[in-house]
Amino acid sequence: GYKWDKNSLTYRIENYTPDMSTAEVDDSIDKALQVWARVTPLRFTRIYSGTADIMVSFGRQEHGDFYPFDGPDGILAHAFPPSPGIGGDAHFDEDETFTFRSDRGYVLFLVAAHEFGHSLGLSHSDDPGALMYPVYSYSNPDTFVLPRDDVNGIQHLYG
Ligand SMILES: CC(C)C[C@H](C(=O)NO)C(=O)N[C@@H](CC(N)=O)C(=O)NCc1cccc(N)c1
Ligand SMILES: [Ca+2]
Ligand SMILES: [Zn+2]
Ligand SMILES: [Zn+2]
Repeated sequence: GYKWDKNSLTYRIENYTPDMSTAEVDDSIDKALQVWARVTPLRFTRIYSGTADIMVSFGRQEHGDFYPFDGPDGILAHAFPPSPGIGGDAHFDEDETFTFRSDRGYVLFLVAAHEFGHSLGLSHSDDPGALMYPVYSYSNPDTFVLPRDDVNGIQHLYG
């Protein structure tokens, strides 16, 4: 399907990047999901074993699906649209340097928020200010506000 047919979704962090502390990864993932929860009826619950709707993992090159990563830069991550199984899952390219709050490297919170947009059914936007614009650009995670284009997009699906 093109969207989840339930508002309560589970997620599981399967592994961690050595670039950041586990607490920083946990916080980045949680905050990235809250970006979408704040503007929809969607709610996210973390689980620590078994299969979640949104399985979050880090991998490099060939990592178990037909979309191998490509080394540093280029593709940073990808996520699958809503469906059972791999649907909703978000994979992050371990050959990137992910950061918590710095503008050196890719801010995991921002990349994850973008990927979770795909996990929820959003495609890319042609609005250069949108989170769902195809290309990453740094913004301060502490002052991040979901752009109007993304709010419109997600509320069109789950409003
Ligand atoms: C064709 C896709 C698999 C490209 C991939 C992507 O869009 N993943 O969602 C990706 O990693 N795109 C890079 C740009 C590129 N080099 O193709 C990116 O920065 N996407 C993540 C991102 C993160 C935060 C904000 C935005 N706007 C984009
Ligand atoms: Ca890459
Ligand atoms: Zn993958
Ligand atoms: Zn994308």
